Amino acid sequence: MKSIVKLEHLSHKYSSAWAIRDINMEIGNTGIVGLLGSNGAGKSTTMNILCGALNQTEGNVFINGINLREQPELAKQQIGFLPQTPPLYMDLTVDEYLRYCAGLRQVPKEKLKPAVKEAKERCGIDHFSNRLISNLSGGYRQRVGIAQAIVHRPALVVLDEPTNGLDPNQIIEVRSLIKEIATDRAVIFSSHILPEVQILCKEIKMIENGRIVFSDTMDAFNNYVEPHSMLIHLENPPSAAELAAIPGVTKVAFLTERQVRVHFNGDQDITEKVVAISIQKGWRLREISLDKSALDEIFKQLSSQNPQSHH
Ligand SMILES: Nc1ncnc2c1ncn2[C@@H]1O[C@H](COP(=O)(O)OP(=O)(O)OP(=O)(O)O)[C@@H](O)[C@H]1O
Repeated sequence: MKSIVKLEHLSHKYSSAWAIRDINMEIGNTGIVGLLGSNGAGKSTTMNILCGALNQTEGNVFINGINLREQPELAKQQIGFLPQTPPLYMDLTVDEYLRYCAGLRQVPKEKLKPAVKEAKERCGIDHFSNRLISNLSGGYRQRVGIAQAIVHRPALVVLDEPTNGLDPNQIIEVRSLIKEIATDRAVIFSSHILPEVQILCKEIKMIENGRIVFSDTMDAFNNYVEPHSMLIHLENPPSAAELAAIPGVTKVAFLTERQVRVHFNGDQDITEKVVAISIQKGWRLREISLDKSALDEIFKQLSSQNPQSHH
């Protein structure tokens, strides 16, 4: 895999406590990678270091093979960053602001105009060129934030919780914009909302207490968190032994006379089997529902295992 980002043993402490500890990861050249973690897990710290906005206590960041600490200017040319609090200047117009950002990112003068135009077009804000940023809605401000992150055509764009604080329609729009800008570059995107990462990302890195606790493809993650138990309500229930004899069932526990929790191995066709057998044997099935793991439970489960045991 050709990688745009490589983090090696990255650790950071703000004062006495470690905010992140021994983070290692590699990220490919296109597509969206999700950094998922609860509040305070260490997402912003990782992203700020990776973009050169914060100096790490230990470890190395390589952007396209360039050591960020040794050649910050060269490395930063390849990075676009939208921090959690977008650095917008409210009293500038969209054009003025994007021109200013492109200048900061060392876009040559003669290329300034086309660079700003392209970023505006890709982010759907062309018609607001002369509008003051203070007069834009939250969703459009976020588009301007994303436009400043791509104005110098970086190979990597880092977005720290870009949908935070937006209303549901704006979230959908910003998501499709993120998908669009990831077609020809790598995007790293952080969130504390699992379904958001599931919708957008091809890879997921889960961070908890400053450590990576899961790192794999989205498919592997979905497979991992698939339910392994279900709740069944039967009007005419059989014995526990009879339920336990269904192929794939690993444990049976009656909660009441008619309600039973059935644990099973990875086989996701189990519900169909239970429904079929129940009809055949006259158990009179009233209700069947898979137990979905809540995100905080998944985090707890993953963090209690060896860090970085999933690659
Ligand atoms: N400037 C700072 N000074 C001291 N401690 C900090 C500072 N910034 C963050 N921390 C601490 O470092 C840890 C990681 O914080 P970080 O902001 O990276 O997490 P996060 O996953 O981005 O969370 P959030 O979604 O709340 O921003 C937290 O315990 C936080 O309190």
